[in-house]
Amino acid sequence: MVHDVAIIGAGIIGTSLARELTRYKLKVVILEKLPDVAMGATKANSAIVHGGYAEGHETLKGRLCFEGRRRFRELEDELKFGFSETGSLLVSLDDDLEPLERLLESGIRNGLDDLSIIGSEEIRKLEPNITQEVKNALLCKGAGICSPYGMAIAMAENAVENGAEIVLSAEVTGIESENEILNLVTDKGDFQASFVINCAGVNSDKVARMAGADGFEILPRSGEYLLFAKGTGKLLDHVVFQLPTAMGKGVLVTPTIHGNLLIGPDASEIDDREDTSTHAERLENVYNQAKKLYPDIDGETFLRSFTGIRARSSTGDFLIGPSNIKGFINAAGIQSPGLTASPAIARMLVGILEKEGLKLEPENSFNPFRKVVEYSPKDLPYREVDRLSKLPAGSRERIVCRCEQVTEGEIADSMERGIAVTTVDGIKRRTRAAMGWCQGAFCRARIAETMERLTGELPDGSYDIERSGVSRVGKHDFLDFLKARKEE
Ligand SMILES: O=P(O)(O)OC[C@H](O)CO
Repeated sequence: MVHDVAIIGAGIIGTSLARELTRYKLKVVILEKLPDVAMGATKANSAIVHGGYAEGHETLKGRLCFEGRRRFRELEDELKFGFSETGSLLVSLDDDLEPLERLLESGIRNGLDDLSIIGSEEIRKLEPNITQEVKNALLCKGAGICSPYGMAIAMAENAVENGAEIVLSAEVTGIESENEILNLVTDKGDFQASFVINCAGVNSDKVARMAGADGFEILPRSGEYLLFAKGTGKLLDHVVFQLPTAMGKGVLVTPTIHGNLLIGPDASEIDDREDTSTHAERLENVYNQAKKLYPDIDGETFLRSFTGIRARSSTGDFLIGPSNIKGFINAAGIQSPGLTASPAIARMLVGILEKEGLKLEPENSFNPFRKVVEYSPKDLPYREVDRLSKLPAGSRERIVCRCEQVTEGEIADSMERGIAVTTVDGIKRRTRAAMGWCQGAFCRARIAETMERLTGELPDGSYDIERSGVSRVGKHDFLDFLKARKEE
């Protein structure tokens, strides 16, 4: 079968595009080299829906950010992935208003209508726990937070419900072009398509080279983060940024959509695109920068560290458009604000495909709503959690993850939404099992055993095991490190 469109990469761009394309009578396939969707930059970033003032109007980043942001409310209503318009504050600790005014102007040029500069009194009304040192801030009322992997999973599930196909663990290893058809060689067989969209994130330059479409490079830049325990997000209500630098937007402080405190990222150019290890010294720097803004951040509540890799392009901007190879289209260099811009990028790509000759005939049966999983209340008293966790295996009410109070029924439901879930981490991203204080020490084996009972097969542990081998600074290591620093 020749597909109309094959998408390489199931991150937020690939999945958003697939869903957008299912509005039309088209045969669409996503090929993803990893065993689940959303496993690259989409799962490890700041989870921010940016205002859209930080990048200039001359860039695609600047033009597409606000356009994407404007679609988030509607998308959340349809797909329920988790989005909240918290608003953002870009704060300055000195009296110089010039940098804030420049960003305000840039935002206005990008079409924003919800920006204002406010002084310290108003800032402290909005953010009572912020440092007394704060002088001025750029307030963006409509910025917010979301679950980025939740969004990509929702996009993918809805795309599949509307007829798209997803093939996981299918790494593209060769691309040949013959008679205006592109042939993609993968370890799951060959796939033919009239159009191929390269959404391969940090590997998009390698994929482009495979097709013979050159002209850009990905220069990966890593960013390290610290995530704190559930409930710690109460410290603040907005996303709080500092003034940007040449290396990016700088360390931000934010609540997550699930109520954790998140701080980061720093920025460092790296050679190894797969290296998501974290380092005590870098984390300490992030921690100290965040503490300058919020002195009450408590290291004792640190939960885990992680690293995201920005797919920075050699031009510094998004690279979206046709290439020198007929039918091969790039959506590359998608770093911040890529998540916010993703709905606009998906629409832009549909427009490019149409211009390149793809016929778009509306599919009247397109259903924009995702089947939503109803989660049980998450604040059960301890005795009830204990009772429910001792129910016999196989009962839907049995609690599998005590920290996040996730039941066997929720795990079962998350596996029946059109995408094969074959890893424990896949369950984690869909249900929050193993996201809590114990970080899976109690429930990982129980999740695996539940998955085996439901499918007859033990989950593929190889990927989880391989990733857990990556060195990440853990709770106790970091606290010991900070203690030793104090004693120095
Ligand atoms: O440092 P940047 O500019 O890549 O931005 C990182 C942001 O926090 C991502 O949302």
